[in-house]
Amino acid sequence: MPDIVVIATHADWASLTRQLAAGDNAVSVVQARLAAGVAAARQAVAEGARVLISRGVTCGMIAAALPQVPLVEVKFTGFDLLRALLEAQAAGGPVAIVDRQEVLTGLAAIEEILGVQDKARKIAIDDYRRYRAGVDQAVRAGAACIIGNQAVVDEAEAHGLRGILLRSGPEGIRHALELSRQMLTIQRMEEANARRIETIINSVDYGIIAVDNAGAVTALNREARRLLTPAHGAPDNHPFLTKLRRYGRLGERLTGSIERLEDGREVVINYLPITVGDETAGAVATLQELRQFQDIERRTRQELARRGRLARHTFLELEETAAPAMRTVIDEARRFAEVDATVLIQGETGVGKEYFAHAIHAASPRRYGPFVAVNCAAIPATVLESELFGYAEGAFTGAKKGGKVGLFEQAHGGTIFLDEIGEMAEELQARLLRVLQEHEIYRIGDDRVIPVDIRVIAATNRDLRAMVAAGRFREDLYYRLDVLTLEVPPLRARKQDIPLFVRKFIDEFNQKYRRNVRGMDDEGLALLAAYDWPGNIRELHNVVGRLMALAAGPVITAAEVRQCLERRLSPADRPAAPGMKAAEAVAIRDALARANGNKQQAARLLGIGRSTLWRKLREMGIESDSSK
Ligand SMILES: Nc1ncnc2c1ncn2[C@@H]1O[C@H](COP(=O)(O)OP(=O)(O)OP(=O)(O)O)[C@@H](O)[C@H]1O
Repeated sequence: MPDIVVIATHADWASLTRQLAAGDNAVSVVQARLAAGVAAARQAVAEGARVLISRGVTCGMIAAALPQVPLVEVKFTGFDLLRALLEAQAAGGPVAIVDRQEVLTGLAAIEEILGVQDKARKIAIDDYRRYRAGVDQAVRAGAACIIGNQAVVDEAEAHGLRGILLRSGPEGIRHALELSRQMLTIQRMEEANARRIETIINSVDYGIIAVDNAGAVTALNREARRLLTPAHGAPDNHPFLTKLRRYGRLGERLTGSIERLEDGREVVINYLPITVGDETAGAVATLQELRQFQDIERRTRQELARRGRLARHTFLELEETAAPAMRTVIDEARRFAEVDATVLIQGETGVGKEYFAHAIHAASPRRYGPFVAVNCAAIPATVLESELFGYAEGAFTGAKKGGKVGLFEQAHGGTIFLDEIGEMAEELQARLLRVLQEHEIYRIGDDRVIPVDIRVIAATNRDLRAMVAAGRFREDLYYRLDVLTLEVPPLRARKQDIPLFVRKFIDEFNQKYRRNVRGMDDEGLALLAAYDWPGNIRELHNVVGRLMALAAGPVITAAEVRQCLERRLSPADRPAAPGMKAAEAVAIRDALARANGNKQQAARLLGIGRSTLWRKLREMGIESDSSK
């Protein structure tokens, strides 16, 4: 069925319309009047007509019967009136026009333009069904000729008078056709828009439902239907809508509301008013199952953690040095970065070995792959094995369902940094050697071979060679690791860098503590230079942190530095003399007690690295059972 259907009430109108619309496949003409006209309109709509055209009584009846269908009424034009008046004039005698007030008002304006105001008497009927009364009135007024619609004409002729049909001429029909075509175009645009919006709102995985000011649902996507339908048959009946309508009326928003649906599912709902200009035009709600929300959060956290497996430091940072000894090491490290071989970084605690590992990875061809750092001293041996190699489901009691991907696998395509390699248990040393030789791993409890493409960077503050000699480190592993060796100098060998680090750390703590310390006086810097820094850069970092927390003025003074250095017990960071071991143990136990057993915090209190604390604890016979 064509999109535009004209319900023409007369044969001549129907044929005129057919002529005017010839060649336009979108238009079809049906000739029918009154009840038959309504039936024809209904049928046309059922067959797909999208805009209807009609006229007069029939048009009014169609509008009442099909209020939701766009309907264009053919209006009378000046030409129609002129044609009727000319016909009446030819017949002779007084002329009356009987029609609805609305039509007469339109005609009056036309008459005025044409200058024929008093050519015909106008008799208004408030309803087409009252045409008889109108014609009677015209008869009483002495009309010889009555102009009106078909019913009026029939009635006039029944009275023996001349009836003249007020016909729609080509101008009015053309206008109605044009209007209908425009309506059709707008309708199509609106439909395309609605389809676009529907596609968009259906493409998201949360529910969207909107209501207008009258409370009618104006948007409802698939997910909202899924969430709201089961309990209530149709989402329109859902009690949740009452709430949404209320938010629309109040123009208020509520986000993150957790509500329970009747079937027990919990959903996170955001209610938002829809405002157009200054007016509230309704409300929209987004709904998401809490479970789904949690899933997304978990996935996001995993993703963030994965991204966390990136190198955070580069050579640019390391190059901020004035020490020739450092420059040599950096040059070596840069060259090592390009070679895809195992690197062993040696140096005292806190000299920045981990920084080198990050920088080497970041400058290596593997830089777009993961960088996984593991502190072998911070994790108990048994846990370390499963952390590194992963395990199969059911490998041991307490093993996670689905097993676990080990760090070697996670580092695939990138670099794994094994810090404090000297602390690695013997059995693990053997397994690590296999990884280095075979480039493959087995998960615990699984005999499937998993090839891994990783580069190993190891670090230690121990003398590995001495450990080999003492039989505490596997010789074969030592030689595997000792391919490209870097020796990072201690801070006392690069004292010219102390002012640089002080500046850098002051900036850092200014930000962290929201302070505005400008610097340190020269005497203070000289005191720092005279100190031997057993804890190296980490110790300097802690000292500056403490000075910053205590600094009274805009510049850190020598007196403050002196006091801080004197107060530094720092037993744990120094290679303890035998007599000092007991005091060191007391300090450690004290710090642990103050930190409620939290080792990270205790390490901070002692001003030593976490791994150093782990090592000391082990030396003291206190086995570490968590990585807190
Ligand atoms: N180039 C640097 N710039 C700024 N800070 C640095 C730099 N190098 C080291 N540090 C500081 O020293 C701390 C220790 O560095 P890092 O962890 O790399 O040392 P490490 O030699 O690996 O120590 P450990 O052997 O105890 O693990 C860092 O947390 C940082 O505060």
